[in-house]
Amino acid sequence: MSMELEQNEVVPKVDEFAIETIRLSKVFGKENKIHAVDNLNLQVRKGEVFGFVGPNGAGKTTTMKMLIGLLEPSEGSGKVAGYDIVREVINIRETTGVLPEPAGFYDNLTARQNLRFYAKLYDIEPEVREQRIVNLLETVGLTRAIDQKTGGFSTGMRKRFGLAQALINEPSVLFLDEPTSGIDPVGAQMMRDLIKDLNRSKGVTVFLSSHSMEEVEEICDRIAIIARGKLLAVGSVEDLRDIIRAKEGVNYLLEVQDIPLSEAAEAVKTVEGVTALEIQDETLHVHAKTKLRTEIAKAVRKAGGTVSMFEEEEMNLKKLFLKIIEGA
Ligand SMILES: Nc1ncnc2c1ncn2[C@@H]1O[C@H](COP(=O)(O)OP(=O)(O)OP(=O)(O)O)[C@@H](O)[C@H]1O
Repeated sequence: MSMELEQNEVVPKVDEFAIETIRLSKVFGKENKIHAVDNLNLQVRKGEVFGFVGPNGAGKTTTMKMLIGLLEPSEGSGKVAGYDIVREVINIRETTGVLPEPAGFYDNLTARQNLRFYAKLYDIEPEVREQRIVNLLETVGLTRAIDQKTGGFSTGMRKRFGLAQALINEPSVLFLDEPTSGIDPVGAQMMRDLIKDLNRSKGVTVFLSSHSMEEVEEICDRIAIIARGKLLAVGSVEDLRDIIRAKEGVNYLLEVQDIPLSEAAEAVKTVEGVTALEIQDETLHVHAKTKLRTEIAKAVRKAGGTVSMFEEEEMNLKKLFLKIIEGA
């Protein structure tokens, strides 16, 4: 058997990350320079759903545009699916899908005709193409609209159709800019379920920007928070909680049986790292420097009490996001 590669055989790039940027930067303007993206170092693992969040003007769209080859970086570099974002843009186009905001289609054409047009751009064979169009429209719940003009589609239908369009070339990396903005809660949930399903069943890496923290918390494995072009934090929601815990400490709520709450408070007070205590409506509020769950529970037990409720104050992504942005 010949070990030589046949001519024209595509050698897949082997890379640990689906997306990687090194000191990626974009400056707009000459005199009044705007550092839209400022020394951004990102590593998105293969197969993860990665959320990219930040206030208006943070640099999310500019970053995405650089990653898909629509804008040249001012400085720094990046790779998507192993391909260089400046020198190998054609390869990036072939291996990625993009749902921009807003998504634009040929509104005089039907859903099928639109997808046929995009499939042709990717040189997809007619036999493969026609079946893929049917399958994709079924996936996004638009089978009945296959021969309707996209001009008549509702916002929710347009978003789902945009997703079908982004998937026409069976991409390994999918860029989604605000995939649920402007759609009703039912439509938004359908879209989120579709994204999760695509990621799980096909292993597609998803890079998603959104202003909905609930959405990002629901579907993203890891999240990067940026503001004024700079990366402020990156990690899972629990990693982000740890960042805030390290800065601000931890707030616990406890309910105790078998001994008076004041006795439990006295016992908890002795735990090293507990900095404040308060009793409110049969609940003990404890502030600790770090995570001290085990130590606090142990102190209550030692004093003869039984912990019947022990919760950490809720820190959802929305709260974490605001704290991280404020801290910057
Ligand atoms: N073509 C351009 N020329 C000049 N400035 C630009 C250009 N594109 C973006 N900017 C500026 O760069 C900064 C980042 O913009 P960008 O659109 O990337 O932010 P964003 O995080 O996507 O914001 P939003 O959440 O509002 O969509 C902003 O200050 C914006 O005004």
